Amino acid sequence: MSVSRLHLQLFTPPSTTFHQHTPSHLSPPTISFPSIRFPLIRTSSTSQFTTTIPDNNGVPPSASTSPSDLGSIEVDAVTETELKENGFRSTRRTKLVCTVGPATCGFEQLEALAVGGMNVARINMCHGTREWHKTVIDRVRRLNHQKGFAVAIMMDTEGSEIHMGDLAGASSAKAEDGEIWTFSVRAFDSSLPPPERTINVNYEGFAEDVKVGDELLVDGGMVRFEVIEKIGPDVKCLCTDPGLLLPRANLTFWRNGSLVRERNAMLPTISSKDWLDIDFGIAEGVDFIAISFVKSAEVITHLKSYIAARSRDSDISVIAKIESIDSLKNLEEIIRASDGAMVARGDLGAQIPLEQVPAAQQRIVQVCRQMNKPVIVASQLLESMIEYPTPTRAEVADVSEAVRQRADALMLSGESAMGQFPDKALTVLRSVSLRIERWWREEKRYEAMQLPSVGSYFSEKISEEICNSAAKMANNLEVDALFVYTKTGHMASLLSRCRPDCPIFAFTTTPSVRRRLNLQWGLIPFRLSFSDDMESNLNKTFSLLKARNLIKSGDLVIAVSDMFQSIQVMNVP
Ligand SMILES: Nc1ncnc2c1ncn2[C@@H]1O[C@H](COP(=O)(O)OP(=O)(O)O)[C@@H](O)[C@H]1O
Ligand SMILES: C=C(OP(=O)(O)O)C(=O)O
Ligand SMILES: [K+]
Ligand SMILES: [Mg+2]
Repeated sequence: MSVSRLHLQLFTPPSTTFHQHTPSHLSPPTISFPSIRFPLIRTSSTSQFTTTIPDNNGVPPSASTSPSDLGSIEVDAVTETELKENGFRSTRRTKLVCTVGPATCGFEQLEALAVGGMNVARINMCHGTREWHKTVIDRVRRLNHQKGFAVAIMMDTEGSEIHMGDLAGASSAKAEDGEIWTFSVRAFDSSLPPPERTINVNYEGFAEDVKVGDELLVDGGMVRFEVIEKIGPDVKCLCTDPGLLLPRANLTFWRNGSLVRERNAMLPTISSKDWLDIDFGIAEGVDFIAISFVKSAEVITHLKSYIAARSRDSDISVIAKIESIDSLKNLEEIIRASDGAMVARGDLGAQIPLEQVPAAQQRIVQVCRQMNKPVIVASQLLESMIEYPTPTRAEVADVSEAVRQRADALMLSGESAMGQFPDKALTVLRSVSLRIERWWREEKRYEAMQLPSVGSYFSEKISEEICNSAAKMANNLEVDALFVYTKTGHMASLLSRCRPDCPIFAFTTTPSVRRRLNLQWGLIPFRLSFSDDMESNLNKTFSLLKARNLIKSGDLVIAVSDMFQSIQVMNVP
């Protein structure tokens, strides 16, 4: 066991008006506090930092910077503009995920989303072909490369729950009240037009598992049928609630008011098709893989070791989608095993009574925060904007609630994938997030959330305490920004977990870590090569940021790093 030092370096300005940007020539002499010594179990985090040459993905187009240019700092143009125009305090803290579909897959459309604040692009393997998704991935990459964005890519698996087939290429089909439709597990000859009012079902045991009298719900009740007859592989159903059937819509069946989970409860979480999609995701180097219908922690652990074995130096994060009764039952252990979670309210609302979804959302967001895992609130946030250019008041209230709960990210599904107003929907998410975040800060509504220790080693606990204290100091001293120098992103996520008042500038050496940090609340990720000398890192950062007018003399910052167990408070010289 060796000894390390915790030093609080306080470069205190002369007055208490820190936030009024004291000019540098008024800066007082340095006051050094005595070092506090205590034993520390050293981990690899104390090892020497090396300069990482970024991959193409993180390289901005500017001619003045090259991948090996150690004197460069990379941040996307939108963040840069936002910082310059509105100042630190007004940057958006809540991150935005957009599902890419036919409405947004073009390069210009993707660029418009990135300019509009998209932090993560989600591709849903339920729809489209792998080639289609590859084109989208390539375009996002090109966008990052050419325009300096760090948009991350999330691949979402199809999962093996029961769903309808493709509707033979039709974008939708209308089921009217009183009509009889056939749900069948038969494979139809794709060269022939499909039989009328017939829907293919992907689950082989379907005809055996349902009973006459069961209720069949499409997309959790958007359309409702009653099972009236079973003929071999065909199940005849009477439409009792008319509506629009969409391709690959989810199906659930209910008996005496309860969800039936017969053999379909035994379906594997990751189907063989999902494994091929996962191989595709690994080969493409996506940043996140979201797993649909997670039931237990084992599947996450298994997938994580699969990924680790396939791509030794890859850092693909695994996001557990909480959208089933089982996932709620095993919530804590699933989240502990995952790198993040999604409140997938679409399917969740088809599996539990709708009135229970808000409480489930709150619980999932809270557990993720306590376990220091990013959480995305998804589905139907602005559903009406698929068709209309303005949201309903109720939708705005729903978005506000997710922001108020301080979820890391909000997600658009159909609104951006196939809606008529993807950019407007994103603007609504952005402006509601900004407004609610500001309101929260103005009202000083600090929630008294207990943040339990999440690390297993003593050194990890020290890091947590440092971040908790730094965030608290940042609030009390009303500093302009927290700076964190982090190789893996862990220290940055610990600061994010505290949800401080000021933005967190996260400096990291690798483009992939920079992209992944884009999902976490309040983090502004920069790519920067840095050394193990904090003093020189700070000086370098100050001069690079000042040169780009991103900070100015007198700004008050608190800096932490995962190289040293220290908190430094200082004015920008
Ligand atoms: N890659 C794609 N190709 C075609 N349509 C898509 C694609 N991704 C999404 N969509 C459309 O957008 C809708 C909403 O997307 P999403 O919520 O991800 O899927 P789902 O509704 O199946 O859960 C889908 O129902 C589908 O109509
Ligand atoms: C996000 C969800 O999953 P998907 O869109 O893949 O069904 C959901 O069910 O809310
Ligand atoms: K999916
Ligand atoms: Mg779902």
